[in-house]
Formats: sequence, C-alpha cells, structure tokens
Amino acid sequence: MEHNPKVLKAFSAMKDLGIPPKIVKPILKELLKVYYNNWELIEEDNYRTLADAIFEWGEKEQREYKAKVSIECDGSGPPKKKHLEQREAQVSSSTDNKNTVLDLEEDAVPQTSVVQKMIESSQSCVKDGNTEPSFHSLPTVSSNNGKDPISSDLYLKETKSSSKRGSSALYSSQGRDGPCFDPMLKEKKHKDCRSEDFVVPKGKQSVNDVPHSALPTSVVYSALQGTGASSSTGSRSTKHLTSPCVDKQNKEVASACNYGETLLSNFVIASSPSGDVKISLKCNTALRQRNFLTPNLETVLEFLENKYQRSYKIVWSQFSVKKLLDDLCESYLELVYNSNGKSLIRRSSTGNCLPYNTVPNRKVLSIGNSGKELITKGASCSETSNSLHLVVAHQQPTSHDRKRPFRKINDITKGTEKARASLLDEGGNEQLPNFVYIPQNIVYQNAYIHFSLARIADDDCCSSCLGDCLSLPVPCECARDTGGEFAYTSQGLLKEEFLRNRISMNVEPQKHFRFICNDCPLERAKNANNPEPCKGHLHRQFIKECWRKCGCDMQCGNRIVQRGITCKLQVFLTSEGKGWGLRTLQDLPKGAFVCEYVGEVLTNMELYERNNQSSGNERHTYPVLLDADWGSEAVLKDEDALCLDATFYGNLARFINHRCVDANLIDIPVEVETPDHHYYHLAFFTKRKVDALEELTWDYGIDFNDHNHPIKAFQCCCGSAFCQDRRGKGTKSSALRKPTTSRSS
Ligand SMILES: C[S@@+](CC[C@H](N)C(=O)[O-])C[C@H]1O[C@@H](n2cnc3c(N)ncnc32)[C@H](O)[C@@H]1O
Repeated sequence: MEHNPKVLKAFSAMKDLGIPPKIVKPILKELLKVYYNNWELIEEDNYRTLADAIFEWGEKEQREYKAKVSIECDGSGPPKKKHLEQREAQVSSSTDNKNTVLDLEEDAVPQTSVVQKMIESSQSCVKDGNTEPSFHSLPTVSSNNGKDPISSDLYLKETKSSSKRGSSALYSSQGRDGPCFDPMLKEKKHKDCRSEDFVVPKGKQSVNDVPHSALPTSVVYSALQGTGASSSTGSRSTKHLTSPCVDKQNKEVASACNYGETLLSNFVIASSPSGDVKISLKCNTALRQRNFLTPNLETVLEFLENKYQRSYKIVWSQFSVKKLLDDLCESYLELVYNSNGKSLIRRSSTGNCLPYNTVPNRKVLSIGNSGKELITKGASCSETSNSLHLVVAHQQPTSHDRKRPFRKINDITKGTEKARASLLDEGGNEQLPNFVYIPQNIVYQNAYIHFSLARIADDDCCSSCLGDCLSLPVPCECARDTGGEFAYTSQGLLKEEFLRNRISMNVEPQKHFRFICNDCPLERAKNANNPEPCKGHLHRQFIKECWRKCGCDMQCGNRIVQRGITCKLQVFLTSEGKGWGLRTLQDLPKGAFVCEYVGEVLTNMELYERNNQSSGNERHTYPVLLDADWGSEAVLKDEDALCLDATFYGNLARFINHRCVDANLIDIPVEVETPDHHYYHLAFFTKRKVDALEELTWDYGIDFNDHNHPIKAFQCCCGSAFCQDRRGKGTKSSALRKPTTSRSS
C-alpha cells in the first residue's frame, strides 16, 4: 500500500495530526469500502472525513471498553485474557476483510499492538481501582516508538483519585521518562504564555495523592470523559490557570500530554477570578490543517443533539447541549463556591458561563448563551502555540483576594421553585435580604379571596379539552377573554400583539382607557373622611390560563405562569447603588415569562396602615395594586381592593429594580384560579430579548414628583436615557410621561 500515492498522502495528512498509519490504515480501508473507492470524498476538506472517522472510532473503542470493564468489575464479565483476545480478534477481523479495496501491507508493529497497549494500560488503571479507562494512558507511539505505554503510576494515582467524580483529569511531569507525545506541545516549548488567570476550585483537583512538594508548579488542568472538575489540594489554595508553557529548565512545569495519538479531542474547564467559566475544546483533528474551517458552533450543537437523541433515545424535545453546557458551568461554579464552605474565587458582576472553542489560529472563540454569535476573545497564548491549554499554577492569594469574602447562597428559593436561584454578594459585606421566600401569594389577613369550582362557569373553563389547548384547530373557551385567541404562542411566549398593546399602555397611557372610581378605595385608605378624587386606573387586558376545571393537562400551552419560574435567575448586588437586583443567567427571548410578583395579599387599608406604622427605614419593595379591573364595579368594598406586598414575604420579583420607561420586563395581569378579577396574578414577561447576565428591570410607574406619596420615592439610579427622576439631576432631558401607577399607596 505504501506504493499507492493516495494512501501515502492520506497517511501523511493524518500523520500531521499525530495519527500513525497503523491507526489510519484499517479505517481508511473501511471508508474506501463505504465510498466505493471514491477518493474524492475522502480527500475532501483535507481528509476531514477520514479524520472524523478515526475520531469516532476512538470514541467507540473507549465506550466499548468501558462497557466491558464495568462487566468485569461486576465479576460477571469474562476474564481479562479472554477480553484481550476478543479485542484483538475484533481488530484483526476488520483488517482481514477480504473485500478490502487496498492491498495494505502490514506495518512493522502489528495493528493490534496499539489497541492492545491501550487496553493493557487501561487495565492497569483498573487494577489500581479505577474503573475509568482513559486515553491518557495510551501509548505514545511517536515519542517512544509505541513500545512503552506512557501510563505510569503518576497517571494511575491521578486517575484513581479522580475516579469518584468520573473524571480523568491528568497531569504529567516533564521530568519523567520524556514528554508524552503531543503535536501541539512541540511548538510550545520555551514560549512565554500570557496568564489566562483562570482558576480551578479548591479541593477538587485530582492530584491530591501527591505531596505538595512533588506537585508541579503548573499543572495542566484538563478533563476527559467526565465532569472535569479537578483542583489541587496544595497548601496554597488559589490556582490560576495559565496557558501551557513547557519550560525545559523547570522540571516542575507540566505539559498537556493527556492523550496519545489516538485521542483526538480534549476539553478543559476552568473558572476565572471574574467568575467566568470557560470550557475549552481542543480539536486535534483541526490542527495544522490549512483548510480547517471552524464549524459554526450552533451547527455543532445541533449535530450533537441529533446524535444524542438518536444514540441515547432522548425523546425530550427540549434536550439541548447548550443547556447542558450552561449547567456544567453552573454546577462547576457551584462546586467552586461550595468547596470548604467558602472560596477565594470570586464571581464578578459580569460572571458568566461561556463555552469556548479553541481553533488553531490561536484565537479563542466564545459563544454567548444565545448561541448565536461568535465573538473573538483574542489570542491567549504565545504566537507559536497552536491551542489553548489551561494550566493550574499554584499562587498565593493576593491581599485583594483576602479582602473580598465572597458569599453565595445556592438557592434563595429554598427549594420551593422548580428552578433554583442563587444569591451572589461578591464583596460579602452586604446585609442579606431579610424576608421569607414564598413561591405563591398568601393572604395577610383581611383580603377576600375565594376560589371555588362553583365560581368557575362552564364558559370560564374547557372541561372537554384534552392535552394541549394550543394545538386545537379552534381555540377553546379559555381563549374567550383574549378575543378568541390564546395569549401564548406554541413556544410558550407571549404573543407579539398582546405584548405590544401592553407596552404601549406604559409608554402612552393617555391613549388607553383609564377607569375613574366614584369612591376610590385607594384614596379612601389615605383619607376615609375626605378622600381625594380618584386619579384613575388603567384597564389592562388579562391573560386567562386554563386551570383545575379544564380537561387539558399541565403541559398545556395555556398554562405558563402557573407552572412557575423555569429560567435561571440570580439575585446580585447592583453596582449602581440600587441594592440587590435580579438578573437572568440565560438568554431570554422576547415575550418570555420570567416570574410572578409574589407577596402578601393585603387590602389597601391594611397596606396603608402598615406603611404608617413602618419606621421608614425598611427598604420598601414597592407594593403593587391589583387594580387592573377595578372599573368593572361601581363601588369596590375595602376587602376587595387588594394589593401585593413582597417586603416581608415574597419571591424573586421583590428584587426587581425599577427602570424608567425602557425596562426589559412588563407586568401583566393573569387570571388563573378565579374569574373574579379582584384577585389575580401579576406576571413579568420580557419586553424584548434579554441577554444572559442582564439585570431584569421593571418600570414601577412611580411619579417622582408626587411628594405626597406615603412612600418617599428613592433617588432613581436606573441609568435610563428616559429617567423620570430629575430631582438633583439638573436639566437632564427625559421622555416624560405620566405614570401608569400600579404602585400602591
Ligand atoms: C422592589 S425593591 C428592589 C430590590 C432592592 N434593590 C433590594 O435591595 O431589596 C425596590 C427598592 O430598590 C431600590 N431601587 C429600585 N430601583 C431603583 C432605582 N432605579 N434607583 C435606585 N434605587 C432603586 C429602592 O430602594 C427601592 O425602594
């Protein structure tokens, strides 16, 4: 076969990637069979198909091996010898194929030897108590001619210690028998790399069996086949990950030789002091290929989703690799913060989770949570290095680190919501909010709320529906209040028109109907003997959701708010002096439900009394009036004029700060349990697409000029170009409008 120039070229291309002919040969044969000897398809894209096939083969080998090892560990599997024989037979059967298109001569090293060595070295890991074989322990054919597997006790120690987490983080020392083969590292020697300033969590590194003195000052932090969270337990606890530099002078510097020639990809995960979590993907196949085209990450994610859906029979339509990566980052951070109760690692106000993609041009491409655009983050290693590895370097915490006792609560909802929501105080100095988390409204005392099936008329529910009402050809009774059409799209978003109408109420309230009470409960509460005239209440359109009397199921598309919070939110300390705020940790599309404003249900009278009794020192949460439908009754009784106060009992919405006019959330009244609109839910939806880490804001509708209001308006620091609060701000222009006043007394 050496005489076939096409074969030689293919070998040479693969060799550039560090893949020896003996690995390439059987796969090439198979490919030629599959493609009916059509070389064009194989040569295309600089032998991309071939490289991919080899890559898949590597994965498959590993999967099969894992399955076999786990059987053996059970004691139910065949003895090791037999296992080896089986593997050998497998390999030779593929190469002995009589239909091979090529006449491939055998190499000096039998084909099985690479696989065999891989198995042997992996088995030595098993002997050592680790059930995870790893490509780390592959033979390093280029460096030692395939004779000695690189897997050493150093590897074994490492893999053993990390086995609990199922990861195979690895380091190796340059001072050992020689560097593992890594085509990329060859070019990195003696190069000075800029620090990436990334850190791994304390107490998570998998080199804890090694005494600190024996630890390299820099350790490649990489993870394969597992969670990848690993860190050093050295006496110094902050580890900064830097790009890999192999320094011949310094025997303690580690290299990223965590794979042999058959391992073609690798990923690294680390977090930075700024709280970024970075997943670096290193695609070996891509290296040094002139024609290498960076695939669009969205395409890769989609491809992976399809693959997983097929391979693992994932039927859940919303399965998303991106979410999985987000979750990986989140979990990683969570473990960082949890390690030993506190961490020296901080997460900045811009803390985020970004999957990174490393490409050979030394640019690190990052993809935002939207998964839609690739942003060049800049070169992060020396000019000659081909890939970015992150290296853990032991470093003393700086005085700056020590001054900042980072604080994080993992779930401020105390497990009451489907989606956990963290609280983050980077400075660790702020007083924690003093309130009781409740996921649903609760009556304080006098408010009259009465839910009963008898109150729900037949045309207020859809008892004959089944499944999802949104899939009906003709909308059911529950769409009646919204003009015979559901307010939600089949993607679970608020319909554009509904949203537009509601937004316009805030921006141009004068264009919308305002109901004037004859005897306004609000004014009555302020001054029962001599109430002022009603200032008017905007009549707002309701969303009506299906409920208990309806025949549809809980997954019905007309049940969004009642399913509760599903997006990842975080309470954080704002930098503008607004106190705590709420932000999203994921991209949210326009019209997405975020959360409900939950609090105590009070009558206006009760709220007024409460405010009068307050010391004035409380940080008020701006109670909201449930006045969206007050116009439907001539005179409203006190116990029917309700509001929500989240100061003492509330949910995440109590942290949403005010922003004048161009806030990203809008509040919408939602009928769920009762058609009686004295009581309803107030739900927040996004007015536009909101990016991960953006603060969520809501226009409270404050009249900053109303000096008689019982709650003194705060000095607004919303930063909006349309800020209404001109007190003490000179002549700053603003798009003035009258407030829509959902804020209560
Ligand atoms: C509903 S709470 C929001 C959460 C609050 N920041 C906290 O720390 O609990 C409303 C209070 O937040 C503060 N706040 C909200 N929006 C603000 C803004 N735009 N400028 C200044 N302070 C604001 C005010 O103290 C207000 O009384």
